[in-house]
Amino acid sequence: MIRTKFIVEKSPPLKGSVKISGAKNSVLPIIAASLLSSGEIVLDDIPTLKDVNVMIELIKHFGAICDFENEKLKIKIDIKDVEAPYELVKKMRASFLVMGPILARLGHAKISMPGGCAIGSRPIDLHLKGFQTLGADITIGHGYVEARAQKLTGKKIYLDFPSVGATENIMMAAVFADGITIIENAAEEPEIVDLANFLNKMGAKIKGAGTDTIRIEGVKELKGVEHTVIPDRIEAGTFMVAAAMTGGNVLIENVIVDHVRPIIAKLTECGIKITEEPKGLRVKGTKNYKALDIKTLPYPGFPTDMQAQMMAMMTVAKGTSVIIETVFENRFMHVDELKRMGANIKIEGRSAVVTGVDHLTGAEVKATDLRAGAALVLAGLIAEGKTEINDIYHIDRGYVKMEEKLKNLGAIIYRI
Ligand SMILES: CC(=O)N[C@H]1[C@@H](OP(=O)(O)OP(=O)(O)OC[C@H]2O[C@@H](n3ccc(=O)[nH]c3=O)[C@H](O)[C@@H]2O)O[C@H](CO)[C@@H](O)[C@@H]1O
Ligand SMILES: C=C(OP(=O)(O)O)C(=O)O
Repeated sequence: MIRTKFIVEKSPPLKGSVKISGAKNSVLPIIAASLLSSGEIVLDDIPTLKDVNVMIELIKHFGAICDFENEKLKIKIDIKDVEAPYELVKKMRASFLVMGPILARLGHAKISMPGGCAIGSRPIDLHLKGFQTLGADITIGHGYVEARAQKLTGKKIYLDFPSVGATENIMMAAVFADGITIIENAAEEPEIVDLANFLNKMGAKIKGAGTDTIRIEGVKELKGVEHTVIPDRIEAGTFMVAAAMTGGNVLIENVIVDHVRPIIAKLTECGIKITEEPKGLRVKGTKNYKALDIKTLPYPGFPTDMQAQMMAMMTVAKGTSVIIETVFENRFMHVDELKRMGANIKIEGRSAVVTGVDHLTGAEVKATDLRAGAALVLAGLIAEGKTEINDIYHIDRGYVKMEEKLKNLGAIIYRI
């Protein structure tokens, strides 16, 4: 692996406009869902990300022919395998999303167990409970999960937690099931709606996506379609925070305002001015913003994927913030790195108490995961001197050319 890093220097207030890319967390399940059809799929606004390349590699392993150019991905699949090996699944947890489609299509899937990662142990019990309820036999052994079903039958499935991945995987597994499947306490994230819209265009009969109850009526087959994915609300949120904490004035283009309401609400609460314009959201920052209390929750609550970035912002807020992480049990790996930059943060269980300091100082730090890395970039923009961020391959998983987009806004950042 090539060891690249970001050097970030204290930057002037960010100015200009930035175009948000397609949503990583929509694209990944949608590419997996392409396995459900043998027709041609054309996907638009596909972000050029490491994770997207991993998912493309995975569906190619199953027999897909892919053509990915200029944010357009063409897929044609004649499935030749039911097994996803460890080498491919270990690169990205979202790889496990191929289980539902392969099981639905072939009645048999063998997928390597995804491991935990820096943000938590991340079990897959809810995915498996869903497949079992639909009639699949599940066996686990030698690091693999194997699911087999003569046929899947629609049933009622209650999720103990509104898991995004489990909702998506079960929704995909159920598209060809006999009868009607109802997922209760389903995740309501915009990416679930995007996936349902994509499947419905292909001929699926899914209702209720975006609410806590999703109804899937089984159909016989799905056809090829063209689909444009939604913009990435977390990338949008990250640039909104960058504009806010540098005291900048930035137009965020290609954002669905409803998807970032929880972020707008928090930024507004601490003193940032956000207005809707015909081309996007204008964020006008101030360097004198107030501390905030934040609790991460499933959508429409405050997204856990924005927790680290908001914490970076709160390190220099006026007052003390309490940030509670309820979605993942261990998503505070960025705290020690922010502390290396002078932040005053104390962790108590799932809460972080952040006492605003006068300023941060640049230091050598490392990205421990994707959003932790984004948080360090944000901190670097306001820290005195130079910040050197290692392990930025995590950042490349989920941000398209982050440094170039920031540079266009006047940030001092480069990749070495
Ligand atoms: C590719 C993708 O879309 N990733 C997103 C997705 O991850 P992902 O789909 O993995 O997240 P989930 O919503 O499934 O996980 C939420 C919580 O549920 C737990 N859980 C999940 C499944 C399960 O079978 N059992 C179980 O206990 C997890 O450990 C976690 O504590 O939603 C998360 C929550 O918004 C986001 O942070 C991720 O960016
Ligand atoms: C946690 C994230 O992604 P993943 O679920 O792919 O690890 C994220 O996007 O912040």
